[in-house]
Amino acid sequence: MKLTETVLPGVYIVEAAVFGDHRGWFMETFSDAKFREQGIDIAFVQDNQSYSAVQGTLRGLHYQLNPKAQTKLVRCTRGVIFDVAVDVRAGSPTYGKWFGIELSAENKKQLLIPKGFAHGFMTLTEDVEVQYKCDEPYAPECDGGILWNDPAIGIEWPLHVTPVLSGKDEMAPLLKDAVLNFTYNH
Ligand SMILES: Cc1cn([C@H]2C[C@H](O)[C@@H](COP(=O)(O)OP(=O)(O)O[C@H]3O[C@H](C)C(=O)[C@H](O)[C@H]3O)O2)c(=O)[nH]c1=O
Repeated sequence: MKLTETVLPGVYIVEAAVFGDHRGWFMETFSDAKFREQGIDIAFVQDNQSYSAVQGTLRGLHYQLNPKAQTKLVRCTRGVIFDVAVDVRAGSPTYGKWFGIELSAENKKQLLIPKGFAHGFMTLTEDVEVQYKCDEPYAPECDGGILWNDPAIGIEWPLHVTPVLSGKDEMAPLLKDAVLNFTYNH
């Protein structure tokens, strides 16, 4: 299981070994032991799955506030998404910076997004399924969001379309107005 740190320290691309044979393939999508071997110790407690029918659906940018902040391990098991993490930790050298990557059923890549980062994705195909592990349970009272196209963040979403959004995401605040309680610890 290969973990590659991105331009956002703490955000990793995760590539599991894929064992192919005449029937198809097998992979360990998460391994606590393999993460620990690389100094990453996360106790996931909840698995999520979402389905988005339409190309250009955008879910995000979301986070849960402390004390229920979530680390997420995200993968796309049908179709293709552009997955994005944004650093929202006060005092971080990469505060307000984003990283995005194509995750797909085909490339089998995953993105590990630590606490203190907002997360969102845009579907690049129809019929998209996304699955992700979280290390804190759902806590709606700690729900937070930032507007997907905040110019201060400047995410370069691949599809130049008006995305399909939830009402909540349509009305999300700009980063400067968002409720945040994350601090950067060196
Ligand atoms: C996140 C979550 C939601 N729900 C319920 C609440 C709503 O009735 C319904 C849809 O929730 P929401 O519109 O927040 O779902 P998404 O827009 O896909 O939000 C998620 O997508 C972005 C990309 C994320 O990173 C977060 O995990 C999460 O915010 O599921 C639950 O029951 N448990 C949960 O953990």
